[in-house]
Amino acid sequence: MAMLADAPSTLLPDTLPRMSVSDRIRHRLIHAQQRYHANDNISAFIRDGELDELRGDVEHRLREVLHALVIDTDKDHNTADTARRVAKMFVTELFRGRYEPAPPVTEFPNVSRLNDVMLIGPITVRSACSHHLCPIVGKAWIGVLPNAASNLIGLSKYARICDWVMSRPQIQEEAITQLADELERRVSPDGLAVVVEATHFCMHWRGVKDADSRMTNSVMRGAFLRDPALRREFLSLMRVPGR
Ligand SMILES: Nc1nc2c(ncn2[C@@H]2O[C@H](COP(=O)(O)OP(=O)(O)OP(=O)(O)O)[C@@H](O)[C@H]2O)c(=O)[nH]1
Repeated sequence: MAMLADAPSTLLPDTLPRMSVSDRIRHRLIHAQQRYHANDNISAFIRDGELDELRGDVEHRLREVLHALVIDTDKDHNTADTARRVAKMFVTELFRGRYEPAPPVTEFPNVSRLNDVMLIGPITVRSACSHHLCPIVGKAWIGVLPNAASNLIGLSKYARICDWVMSRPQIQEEAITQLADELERRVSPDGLAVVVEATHFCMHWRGVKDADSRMTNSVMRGAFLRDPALRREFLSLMRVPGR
């Protein structure tokens, strides 16, 4: 984790409650020398009840953004409630992977000592790019080669973990690494492969306005990295007809 140079010296304990909730959370992060980039999960630094307060803080600041955009939110019935809606959307939907702890995942021992390749996908990917906060939409495929010591997790949990990692402002290269790290930590497989193919609305909706391009990237670890035949098996399973 990065060391933060701007860590405050000491704050009197009774100063904290008077701070805005986002300043309080930031203070805890800085004090713990914890990184808080857009795609970091900071749930361990949020106390019970503070998420609602944070939504209110974001709403308040979004009102100021709309004001700066010279939109008359007092008289315009369409935007009167936009700050509240967008704040709720950011905190509890689009970026909830920053604020909520990881989904509960039951891990089962691999009693049958399964050691065949498993492919899970396509899993729907919904994220937002860190640069413009535009949508990223695509698919992910996960390949797992378990060994006798691996943990098995329920199939739906692959999609839940993927959604948790993607529900943050991301760049695709870092998102796929975070997803692979999380799966590796939980499953401890002999090999892990993750492929993500996604379209980036910052390229369609604005900027270069290229309608069809998409980005595909992959992470290959362990046996998938060492063994070209295994890699080919995974890639051919991904291309099963009908997908
Ligand atoms: N590597 C990478 N780039 C991304 C991702 N999502 C968006 N981008 C790109 O990141 C760049 C953002 O930085 P800049 O080039 O400074 O942005 P900009 O000047 O608005 O660029 P344009 O989009 O070309 O108008 C854009 O080219 C985006 O297309 C991603 O997941 N990975």
